[in-house]
Amino acid sequence: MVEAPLVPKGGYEQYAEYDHERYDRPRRHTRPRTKDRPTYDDAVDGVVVTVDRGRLTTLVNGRTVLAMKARPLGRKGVVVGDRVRLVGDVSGDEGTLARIVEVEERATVLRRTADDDDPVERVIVANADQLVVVTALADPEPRRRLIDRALVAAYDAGMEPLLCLTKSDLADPAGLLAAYRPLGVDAVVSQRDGDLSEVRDRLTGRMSVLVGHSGVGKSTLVNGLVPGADRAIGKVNAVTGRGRHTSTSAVMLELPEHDGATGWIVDTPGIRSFGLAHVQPANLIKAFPDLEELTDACPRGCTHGETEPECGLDEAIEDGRTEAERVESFRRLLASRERAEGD
Ligand SMILES: Nc1nc2c(ncn2[C@@H]2O[C@H](COP(=O)(O)OP(=O)(O)OP(=O)(O)O)[C@@H](O)[C@H]2O)c(=O)[nH]1
Repeated sequence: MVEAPLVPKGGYEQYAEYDHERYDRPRRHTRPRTKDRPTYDDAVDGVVVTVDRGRLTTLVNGRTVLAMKARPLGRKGVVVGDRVRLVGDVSGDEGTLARIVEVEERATVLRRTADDDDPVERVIVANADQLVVVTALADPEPRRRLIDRALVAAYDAGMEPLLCLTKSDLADPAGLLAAYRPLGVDAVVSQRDGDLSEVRDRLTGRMSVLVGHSGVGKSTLVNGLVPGADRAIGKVNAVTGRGRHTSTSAVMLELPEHDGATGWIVDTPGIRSFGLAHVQPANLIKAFPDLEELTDACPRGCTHGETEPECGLDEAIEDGRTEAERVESFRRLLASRERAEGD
């Protein structure tokens, strides 16, 4: 019988980057049993604020710490908003790189399908509880179908939606507000250099993701909300050491204190639209419990859409248990899910 060599080919240096493997693994080429895995008692908590390919910027006790995924995480994705545990050099000093060894269970995930006909889902942001759909009242004109699709993404992710209507110096928000009132979507109105306290009220004490297509004034809003955001974004770039423009990746920023509390926003220049092929009608209606309870008598497989025969929602409108406007608005969301982006 040939004995397995005690030292792997290439020596232990090949594992130097993953020192827990170097010290904790038995000296053979088999995977360690679960009980042999390191427990990371010395790991510290952090949150991921931006991801640039393999490099993740985290915040650990207020320090910015650059990190990479450790091997035990395998192919598991780590995204902005993830709460993680880190080991190694967590000083945040220049030139240091910590390792992320654990990702905490996510409270929410905002995901998109790359395209409507592409079943691959991508998680974009973890643990956010509010999706802020930033829409200009004019220049560019509001695109309701895009708003509807963003709302669908929010409801599907279990996030509360908020409409943020910008450029209120250019047009009256009344029409748009009326269109979303039957759904019960909250809205705030803002304008450049205007008073942002109403917006701050809605963002304080929670983690919000901001989405909006080009030109709606989202950057203007973020700079207004987080003085020095430009500097912070510049800093992230400096840390990653790459010249790439940060507007291609999501960045999480802490809001200044407001009424004694802060909040977090995730600016997502990358998401301008949502592929929604993964969204199930049964999941969407859960966001409207009053409507969901009217669907108990629906035939099996009913999607509650406009053309469904014998949908409980139609019966409920007829006998006055719900408002037609609310059902129509819900069905508009359902339909927006099914149509392609370019319509
Ligand atoms: N009239 C008016 N213009 C505004 C307002 N807010 C922003 N703008 C202008 O709208 C344009 C687009 O604003 P940005 O903040 O760059 O918009 P954005 O959504 O970040 O767009 P991208 O940078 O393309 O992603 C700029 O010329 C702003 O000065 C506003 O309240 N009123």
